[in-house]
Amino acid sequence: QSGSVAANPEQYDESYLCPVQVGGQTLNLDFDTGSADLWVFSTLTPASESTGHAKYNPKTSGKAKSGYTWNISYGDNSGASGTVYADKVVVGGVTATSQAVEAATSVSTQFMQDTDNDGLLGLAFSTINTVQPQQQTTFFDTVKGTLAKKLFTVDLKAGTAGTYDFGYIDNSKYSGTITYVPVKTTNGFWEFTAGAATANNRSLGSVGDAIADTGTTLMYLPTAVTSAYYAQISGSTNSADAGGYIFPCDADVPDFHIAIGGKSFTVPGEYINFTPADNSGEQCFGGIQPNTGIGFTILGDVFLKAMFVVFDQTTSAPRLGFAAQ
Ligand SMILES: CC1CCN(C(=N)N)CC1
Ligand SMILES: CC1CCN(C(=N)N)CC1
Repeated sequence: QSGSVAANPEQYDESYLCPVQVGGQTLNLDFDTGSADLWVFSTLTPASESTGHAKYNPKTSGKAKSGYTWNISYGDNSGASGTVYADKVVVGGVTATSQAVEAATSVSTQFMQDTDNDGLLGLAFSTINTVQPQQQTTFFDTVKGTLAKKLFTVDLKAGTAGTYDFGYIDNSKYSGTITYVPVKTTNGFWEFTAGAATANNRSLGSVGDAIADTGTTLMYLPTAVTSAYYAQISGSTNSADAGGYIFPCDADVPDFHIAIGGKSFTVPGEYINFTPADNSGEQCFGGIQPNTGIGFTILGDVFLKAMFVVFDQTTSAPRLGFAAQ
């Protein structure tokens, strides 16, 4: 089987939500290649935490996995926890007849407040799934044996709907050729080695160990690369108050170039002029921020919306394919 689902941007492209049928109910889920749990708001989530969200009702067709629990926390200190059911999940026409559906019994305020978001669909490696006493597979791992090709592609866009495709590569969605690089799976992420970064024809240094992460909004780069980038923008500062690098909204924000697999890819400067940093609209928050404390680079949505990316498990060695949109 194969299929395609729309990836609809939230305000400022902060995250992208995809309609998914869970036990016959449609929920809008944040597809996240940086985690491996499929969890949903549910009828088990306290009303005080789930107002405004679509909820999964396991009573319809869910089979309880007795004694199974899950508990996840994300980089931004958001998180959720709950119990586990087996149920039918359909993404863009691709059907998992029995997928572990993690029903939330508790969610953090960040999730409570984002009423467009009804949960997450993890697309990292199942080795980091949080279900106990027995780890469960991601939707992709559940269905991959039934897909025409064991791969999915990500085509996020700036300010408009993109797509996640499962089982095939749509050659109309990218320009030029796809450059493949090997993936390191030991941390459970789609992790690879990126190369040199430049802006305004100046070297910014090497990016190095990086993950392709649809669940993270911005790009978190090595501190040396980040400071060398903002040295090109007059008036930019690293503001503790704002929580990162900001600059005048009318600044000339240079394109960011990164080498992957020996090919150069460009993130337009306009994607890096990310959002107003304050109500005055005078200072803007940068789409490139330092990866301090993370341990590797995160290439999130600001990067991905300039790219077409193939998450490929067609061979025993997973790989990532990158092409310009
Ligand atoms: C390393 C971190 C990257 C951001 N995360 C995520 N997309 N789920 C959490 C893990
Ligand atoms: C990877 C996840 C990080 C936490 N999220 C959030 N706060 N809205 C969702 C995505």
